[in-house]
Amino acid sequence: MAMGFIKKIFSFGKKEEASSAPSEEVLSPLAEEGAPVAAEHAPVEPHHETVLEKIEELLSQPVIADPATIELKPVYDTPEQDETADAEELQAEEPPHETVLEKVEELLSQPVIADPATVELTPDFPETEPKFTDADVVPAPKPLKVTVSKAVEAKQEPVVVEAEPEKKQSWFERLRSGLSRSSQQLGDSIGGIFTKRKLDEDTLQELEDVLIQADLGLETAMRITDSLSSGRYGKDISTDEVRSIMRSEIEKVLVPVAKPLELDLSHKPHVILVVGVNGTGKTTTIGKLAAKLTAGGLKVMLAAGDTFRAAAIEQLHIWGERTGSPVVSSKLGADAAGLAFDAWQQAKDAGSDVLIIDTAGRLQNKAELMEELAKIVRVLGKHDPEAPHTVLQTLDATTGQNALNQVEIFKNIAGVNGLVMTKLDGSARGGILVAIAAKHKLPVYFVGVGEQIDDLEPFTAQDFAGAIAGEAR
Ligand SMILES: Nc1nc2c(ncn2[C@@H]2O[C@H](COP(=O)(O)OP(=O)(O)OP(=O)(O)O)[C@@H](O)[C@H]2O)c(=O)[nH]1
Repeated sequence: MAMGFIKKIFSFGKKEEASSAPSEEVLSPLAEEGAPVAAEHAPVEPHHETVLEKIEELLSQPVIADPATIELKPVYDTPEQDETADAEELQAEEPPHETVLEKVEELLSQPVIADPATVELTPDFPETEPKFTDADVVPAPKPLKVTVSKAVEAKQEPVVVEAEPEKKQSWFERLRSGLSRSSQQLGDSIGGIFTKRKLDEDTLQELEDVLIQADLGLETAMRITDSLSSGRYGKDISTDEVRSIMRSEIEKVLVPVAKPLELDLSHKPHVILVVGVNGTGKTTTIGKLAAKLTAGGLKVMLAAGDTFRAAAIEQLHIWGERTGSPVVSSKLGADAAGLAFDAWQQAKDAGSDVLIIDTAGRLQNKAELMEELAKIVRVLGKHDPEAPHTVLQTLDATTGQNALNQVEIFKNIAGVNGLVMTKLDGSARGGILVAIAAKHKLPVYFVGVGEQIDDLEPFTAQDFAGAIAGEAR
């Protein structure tokens, strides 16, 4: 390969004609001082020593390894390349190539570094100077900046980055953080009202408006303003005082509805029917509840009464597996009331303590769908006149005023007798639960504070009131 490269640079085509060595005079074109004048005008001819020196010098620098990338014009064109060249001139210009060849071969047998940009081939013959254009120059790659930590550098060991295990918040922290937006807004508004102002008609009216906007409802808002004004009218009042009274009045409304879920196990199975608007968390709540009941030693059966959605049936099966509860289901589009009827029998036969029936989500204003719910209740009554014993409605805490209406209608049609407020860990608007409690006085059994199996907590009035009022625990 080295030979090929050399041959490309130097023409050896006329080897046999190069027998006579050039005269001493002619071989001194790169004349030393005092060289004969004739030599200055001699044909431009390299002395082989000089050529060797030059080549040595050039090759001592990083040189181009790939001749294809460099245009290296032969100093002496081969006859094929220039058939019209004058033979004599060629002969005169030809170096004593054997010596040169040996030397160059030796030099080129050493490893070389390719970088055309760093090599300047400027032989003594101006016409052989390679002409690089910008396009010929391959830009050097930009240095890659690698930052390596000192510890890694020193030890040369792979670094294993382990994610810190997520510290799970307590359910109250999630509740408080879910309600924080509401409580923050409430706190800001209260602060705005009472800064440097005495308690009078105007401030009380403003406070009432703020409380109503926070979904607490007129009744609770008036309780709070009445309580605040008694004994403090015309006086300065701090926002902390307002907060404290607010928390206390909200708690009073919630205490009567904060009840534990009681199961009457003289009914076997005790039937829990779960209803609510689409996506409010029915299936998830069923899974969480089943987990609690089975953990308490009860035998639970689940029924996939949401026959509209394959995914809902699948989802319930997953919860069944997780909680070790058998699941009764039928094909998609089957009659939900028929399924509930069959499920009761299966639960009875299996000796289940509790049968929890899922239903399809439905908007309270869809009369036909609401009628289907009434039918489920009726057919269950054929097995046990008191079934379903518990009708749980799930309410999404991110819903505002509409939740009041949802409870109203589901209560009337399906006989809802207990509530679960879900998604209190999100950006909840928990104030509505206070309004619902004040109006419907239905027990609130649980709150959902996440999507995991243990993210269902018994509802406690103190915690909820404190979280709405923005109190730290
Ligand atoms: N963050 C949070 N998400 C919840 C909670 N409860 C349920 N979800 C999520 O809400 C979504 C809907 O829950 P589902 O249980 O499917 O609701 P559903 O009422 O059965 O839905 P439909 O059958 O469509 O009516 C799911 O992504 C649940 O994981 C909760 O307490 N907190």
